[in-house]
Amino acid sequence: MTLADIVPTLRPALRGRLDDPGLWPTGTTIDAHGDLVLGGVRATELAARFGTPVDVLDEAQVRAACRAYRDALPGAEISYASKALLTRAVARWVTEEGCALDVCSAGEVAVAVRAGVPGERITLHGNAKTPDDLKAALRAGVGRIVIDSAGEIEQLAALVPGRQQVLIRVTPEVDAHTHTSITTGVADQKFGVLPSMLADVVRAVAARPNLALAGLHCHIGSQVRRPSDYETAARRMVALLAAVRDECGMTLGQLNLGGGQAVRYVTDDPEFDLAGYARRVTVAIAYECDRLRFPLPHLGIEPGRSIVARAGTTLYRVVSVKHGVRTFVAVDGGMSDNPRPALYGAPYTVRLVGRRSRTPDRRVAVVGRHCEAGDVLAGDVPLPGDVHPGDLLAVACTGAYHHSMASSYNLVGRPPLVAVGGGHANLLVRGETEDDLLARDVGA
Ligand SMILES: Cc1ncc(COP(=O)(O)O)c(C=O)c1O
Ligand SMILES: N[C@@H](CCCC[NH3+])C(=O)O
Repeated sequence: MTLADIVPTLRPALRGRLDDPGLWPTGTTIDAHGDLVLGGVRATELAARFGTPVDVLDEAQVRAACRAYRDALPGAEISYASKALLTRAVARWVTEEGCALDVCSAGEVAVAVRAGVPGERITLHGNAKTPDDLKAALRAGVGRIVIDSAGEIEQLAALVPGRQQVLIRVTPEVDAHTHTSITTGVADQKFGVLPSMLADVVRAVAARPNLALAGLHCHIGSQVRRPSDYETAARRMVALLAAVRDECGMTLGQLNLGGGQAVRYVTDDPEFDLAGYARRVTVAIAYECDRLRFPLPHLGIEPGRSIVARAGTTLYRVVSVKHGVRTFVAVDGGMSDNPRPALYGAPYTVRLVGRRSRTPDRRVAVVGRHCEAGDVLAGDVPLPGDVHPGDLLAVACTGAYHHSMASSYNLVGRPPLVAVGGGHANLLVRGETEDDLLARDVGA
């Protein structure tokens, strides 16, 4: 008997454990019935109570991620990038853990304000801030607005009632080698000001007495794996701070290096080296400041994905199993609740939950219910060979850019978001109902 013969026999026995616990919230377990226990609550119970699909969020994991950043970079401002996932509860958790909040729309401002986040803890971003975004941010008294282009200076200055602290976002020309759609540090993309144009933008801001320029900002991309890319960005940004001093006579005190730290979605993904990142960035800044005789700026960063991704798990019910060129396991959600595979070819980890199976695994495609062949949640993953309609599947690491990017495609309502922790489940955002969808259709 070879190892290959033994492995399929062993696998069912191993299913009582999580193959790769690092992909799930800390403390997640499998119980004696093969159920996934998230924050002390069984997946079958969550599915029965809230229906499927359902996005589940582990509060302790979100809080732990905030603390990990605060420990790694003591003294730095950790501003949670709320585009990854924003609800009142999430805003409250991250601010209770000492983080500030990044927003990029009037809607995000509204949720932050409703959650009680103090205005001065909020930063507004956006490459195309609308007058409504700006007005909402100014009403909320946001601490900072990040200027993304020369064109918005006049519009902002005209709206600011008193004096507004601003940063300027610069393109540091660092390629973070992530998906093109989420690469934002290179010259040819829509965000930020080119270094060659920075001095003019600084002067234009300085000419507005109601804008107080506090520093520079950059964000090199999302799902960035290499700490060395941040180190390069940090060095370039300090050089730009020194250039602003030399060319414009202004010594700016803040440096924000944005977010983008990668997370693991599948076993082959490497762990992001948070300690190494923190060390490289702080050493690079200190070294460059010393070299250029520039005072150490106050550092800020803006992690989004890495605060919430691992905290999220999505539960789906299997609707059909079809055998063809591949075996297609179709579930009751899909690209409307998770557009990431279709947009970025993002891989995911899927497992059967709620029962134990002794049937060896086979490779399948887990697909959604939407009217597109590209509606594939995980194109080639192992699942027990006896998976059948009615089974419950759990997809790991769905806390970031799922709920926040969900649509109602095919008029399938967006799923609810439920927080778990300490054995309790708490509905954060209710699912979108047919009535919600019909209520928006107001034309006769
Ligand atoms: C300005 C800014 N800051 C922070 C983030 C957060 O990125 P991530 O969720 O990858 O950490 C983004 C999104 O990429 C962003 O555009
Ligand atoms: N939506 C992207 C990340 C965008 C980052 C926002 N600036 C993703 O899911 O990977």
